[in-house]
Amino acid sequence: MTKKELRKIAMEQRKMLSDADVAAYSRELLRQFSLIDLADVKTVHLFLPIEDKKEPDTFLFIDWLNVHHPDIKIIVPKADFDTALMTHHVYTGKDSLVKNLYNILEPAKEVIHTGDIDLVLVPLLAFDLKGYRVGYGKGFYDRFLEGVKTRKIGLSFFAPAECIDDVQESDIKLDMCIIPENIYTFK
Ligand SMILES: Nc1nc2c(c(=O)[nH]1)N(C=O)[C@@H](CNc1ccc(C(=O)N[C@@H](CCC(=O)O)C(=O)O)cc1)CN2
Ligand SMILES: Nc1ncnc2c1ncn2[C@@H]1O[C@H](COP(=O)(O)OP(=O)(O)OP(=O)(O)O)[C@@H](O)[C@H]1O
Repeated sequence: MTKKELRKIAMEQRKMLSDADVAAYSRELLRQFSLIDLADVKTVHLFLPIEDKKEPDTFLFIDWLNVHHPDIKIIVPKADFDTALMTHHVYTGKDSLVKNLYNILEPAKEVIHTGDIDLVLVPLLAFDLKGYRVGYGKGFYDRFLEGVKTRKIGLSFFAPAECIDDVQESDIKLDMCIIPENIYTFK
C-alpha cells in the first residue's frame, strides 16, 4: 500500500481507541521496551505524545527510565514547521514544557543538546516488514535521522503493513519496531 493509504488507515484505527486503550497499549509497549538491553545507552531521544492524536504515552517511558536507568539522559525534540527541522533538548521535567501551535509539548528553554544520541524512539503511523515507516508526512524524522549514528526504534500500537510501496531514497529505516505484542528487528 502507499504511504497515503497507510496514513489514512492508521489515523482511523487510532480514532477508534479509547483513552483506556491508549493507556493499556502504552503500558504493553513499555513492557516490550523494558526487555531491550540498554547497557550501552547513555542518551535516549524520545517524542512527547501529541494530545488528541492518540500517540503512545512516552511519559511512561520517561518515568520508567528515571527509575531503572537514572543515568540515562533524556532528549526531546522541538519542531520548526517552517523549515521541517528539529532541534534537540535535554528534558528537565514536565514543568519545563509548553505547547506549540500544533499542540505538541516541547521544552520552553533553548538548551540545545549537540552530543551523541544512542537511541531514538521514533513516532509513526505505520511501518512495514522491512522497517520503513510512515509519519504525518512532513519528513521531520527522515531529516533528523539522516546521517545520525543511532539505534532507531519505532513505537506502534498496530501490526506492520506488508510493504510500503512508495518508499523514497530519503526514507530512513528503523532498526526495530515495538508493538504491544512483539518486537520486530530489521536487518
Ligand atoms: N509526538 C510527536 N512529535 C513529533 C512528531 C510526531 O509524529 N509525534 N513529528 C514527526 O514527524 C514531528 C511533528 N509532525 C507533525 C506533523 C503534522 C502535525 C499536524 O498537526 N498536522 C495537521 C495538519 C496540518 C497541516 O497539514 O498543515 C493535522 O494532522 O491536523 C503535527 C505534527 C515532530 N514532533
Ligand atoms: N532528508 C530529507 N531531505 C529533504 N527532504 C526530505 C528528506 N526526508 C524527507 N523529505 C521530504 O519530506 C516529505 C515528507 O516525507 P515522508 O512522506 O517520508 O514523511 P513522513 O516520514 O511520513 O513524516 P515524518 O518524518 O514527519 O513523520 C517528502 O516530500 C520527502 O521528500
